[in-house]
Amino acid sequence: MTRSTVTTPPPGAVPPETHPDAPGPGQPLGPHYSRCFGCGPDHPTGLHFEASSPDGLTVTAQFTVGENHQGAPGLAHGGVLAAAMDEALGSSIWLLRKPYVTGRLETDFLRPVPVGTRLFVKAWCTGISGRKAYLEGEARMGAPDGPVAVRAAALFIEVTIDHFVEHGDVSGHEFEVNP
Ligand SMILES: CCCCCCCC/C=C\CCCCCCCC(=O)SCCNC(=O)CCNC(=O)[C@H](O)C(C)(C)COP(=O)(O)OP(=O)(O)OC[C@H]1O[C@@H](n2cnc3c(N)ncnc32)[C@H](O)[C@@H]1OP(=O)(O)O
Repeated sequence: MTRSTVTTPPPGAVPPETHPDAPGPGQPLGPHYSRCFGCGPDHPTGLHFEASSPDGLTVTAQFTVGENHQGAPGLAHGGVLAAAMDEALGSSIWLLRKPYVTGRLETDFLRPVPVGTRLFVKAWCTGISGRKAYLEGEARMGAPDGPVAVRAAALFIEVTIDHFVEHGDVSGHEFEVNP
């Protein structure tokens, strides 16, 4: 994909290591927050991701592009597709059981995606350097080996839990960070 040096692991970056608490193959990841736009089952118009990890490092997820995800009539909005990539990349780095946020997200849109399409999304980490994690992902149409619709590369930055407490509204909200 076309990407910048910002999302390319620098020399000395190390590969990610599977966390002992990472879910086993085929075990659903579950939502990290019930109202998350990407994975939350209680979000009325969200993507309702169904995600798992074959190896404790890669995330594979599926969702269907719906009426509420349109840009042009009958076609997925690019921003919604970027959100789907962000969700998959964010879920894959959470497999390491450290909190990260997206610093930079790059996307290549290769094909229009009609409403009703089942998208098969995959995300993985290409390297870690200090607080920086380098990630890549792709979304394929109709099947895990279908045509690629979107490719993404990203830089995620490690934060502390205080990031969410300080900037978000965690009081009275049920965070369901997946086990
Ligand atoms: C009780 C709650 C518990 C919750 C637990 C969560 C579990 C989650 C589980 C599952 C997740 C599922 C998926 C979720 C959704 C996907 C993730 C998102 O969408 S996150 C939302 C969007 N992103 C933001 O809102 C970030 C906003 N930005 C910031 O907060 C700051 O800018 C932050 C933290 C990214 C960096 O700020 P600094 O002050 O900590 O650090 P500085 O020094 O600025 O940056 C560190 C290094 O990174 C580089 N950097 C930072 N941003 C960069 C950028 N955009 N491009 C290039 N480099 C960047 C800097 O140049 C610096 O590099 P040098 O150390 O000097 O080499």
